[in-house]
Amino acid sequence: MDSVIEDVRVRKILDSRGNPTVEVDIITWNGFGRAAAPSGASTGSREVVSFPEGGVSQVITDVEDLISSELIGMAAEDIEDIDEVLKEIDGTDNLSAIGGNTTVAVSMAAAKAAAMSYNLPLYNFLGGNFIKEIPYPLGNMMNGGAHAGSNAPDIQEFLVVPIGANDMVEAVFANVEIHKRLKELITKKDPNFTGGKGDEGGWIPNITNDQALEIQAQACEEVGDELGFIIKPGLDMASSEFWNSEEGKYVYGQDGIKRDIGDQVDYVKDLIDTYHMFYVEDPFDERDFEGFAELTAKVAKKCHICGDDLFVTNSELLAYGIEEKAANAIIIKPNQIGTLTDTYETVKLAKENDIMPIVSHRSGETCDETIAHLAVAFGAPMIKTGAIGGERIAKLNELIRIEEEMSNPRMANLF
Ligand SMILES: C=C(OP(=O)(O)O)C(=O)O
Ligand SMILES: [Mg+2]
Repeated sequence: MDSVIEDVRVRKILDSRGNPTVEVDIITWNGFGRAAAPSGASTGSREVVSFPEGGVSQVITDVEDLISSELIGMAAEDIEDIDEVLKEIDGTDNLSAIGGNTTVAVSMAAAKAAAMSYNLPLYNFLGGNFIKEIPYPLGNMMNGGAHAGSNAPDIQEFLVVPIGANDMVEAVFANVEIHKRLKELITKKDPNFTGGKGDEGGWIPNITNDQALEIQAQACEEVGDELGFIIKPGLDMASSEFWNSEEGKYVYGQDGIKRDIGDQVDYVKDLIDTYHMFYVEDPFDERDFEGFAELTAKVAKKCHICGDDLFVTNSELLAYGIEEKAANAIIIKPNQIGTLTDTYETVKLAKENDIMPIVSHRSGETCDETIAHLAVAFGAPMIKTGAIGGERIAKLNELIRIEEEMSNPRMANLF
C-alpha cells in the first residue's frame, strides 16, 4: 500500500460568496491531496446537510480530531472504506452531525492523495486508461432567480453548450464569446445595464424571461455562424424556487404570470420547440416527478430534461425517477450526497439506464478543480461549471490541461 494516510488537516476558507467553507488536506507518505467543498443557494430539500449546527467552526474544533484519529493509518485509495468510516463517525442519515461538506471534502482529498501517491492524475486514477472523452462545458450566460437580485428573470440560469466544438479550447472560448455578445445584446434592451453579474458569473439583466430567451438564442445563432459550429441554448429553471404549493402554480414574478402544472408543461415544451433548447434542468418543482415525466415523454428525443433538485445526486431518488421515466439527464453534485462512493453509485445507475450524468459546480464555489477530473473519470458528457470567474475557470482550465495531457482525447458523445 503506497497511500497510507499520515495526517489529515481541516481548515476554514472562503468561498466565492465570501462564506466560510472547509478545505481538507490529506497527507500520505509520498502523496498529498487537497479538496474544498462548495455550497448551493437554490439547494434541494433532500440534499444532505452541509455543516453541523455550529458551522465550519464546529468542524474545526470538534470534528477534525475525530476524523484524523480514524483515518490515519488507512489507505487513501480505499475510498469506499474511508467513506464508510466517515458515515459511521457521523451516524445520521443526512450527515447532519459532521456535515456533508466535511465528508465530501475528506472523500475528495483522500482520492487526490491516493492518485498522487501512485503518481497519477485524479481522472486517470479514478477512470482508468481507456477514458478518452472530454465533457462539453455547459456555460452560464445570464442569471436570475436565487442566483441574482430583484428585477432579474425568474429562470435561474440561461446556459449554452457548444455542441459542434472540436476540442475543449474551442468549446470554452465559444462560451465566453457568447457571454461577451450577450452583454452587448442586454445593453440594447436595457441601456441602464451596469454589467452586474450573478453568483456563477452570468450577467444579471433587468429584462423579462422572454427577452432573455430571445437574446440567448440570438447570441447562439450569431456566434455559432461566426465560429462555424453549432452552439445550443439550455436552461436551469430551478422551478422549486418559484413554485407556490398553496396556489399550485409557478409564479413568474418578473413577467407577472402564474402557470399551473399543465400550463408549465406547455410553456416549457414551447420554449424547447421555439428556441431549440438542448437542455432544460429542473423545469418542475423538486417533488413533481409526474410533471417531469409528462414533459420528458414529449421532448426526450430532442432535449435533455435534467433533474437537479429532483434527484440531489441520490441513487434512491434516481431509481424512482427511472421507474417513473421522469428525466433523461441528472446533475451530479458530490456535496449533495456527501461522499465520492455515493456520487459514483448514482453516476453508475444513471449510465446503466441511459440517463446522462452532468457533473456540476455549485453557486458558491472555490478554486478547487476536482470536479473537472470527476467529470472525465465518470465519462460525463457535459460539465456545468460556468464560463468566467476565477472559481469557474479553475475547472475549465484544468480540463484544457487534461485534454492536452491525454493521448487521443475526443469530445464526448452528446446524443
Ligand atoms: C448550481 C446550482 O445552484 P446551487 O449551487 O445554488 O444549487 C444549480 O441549481 O444547478
Ligand atoms: Mg440546478
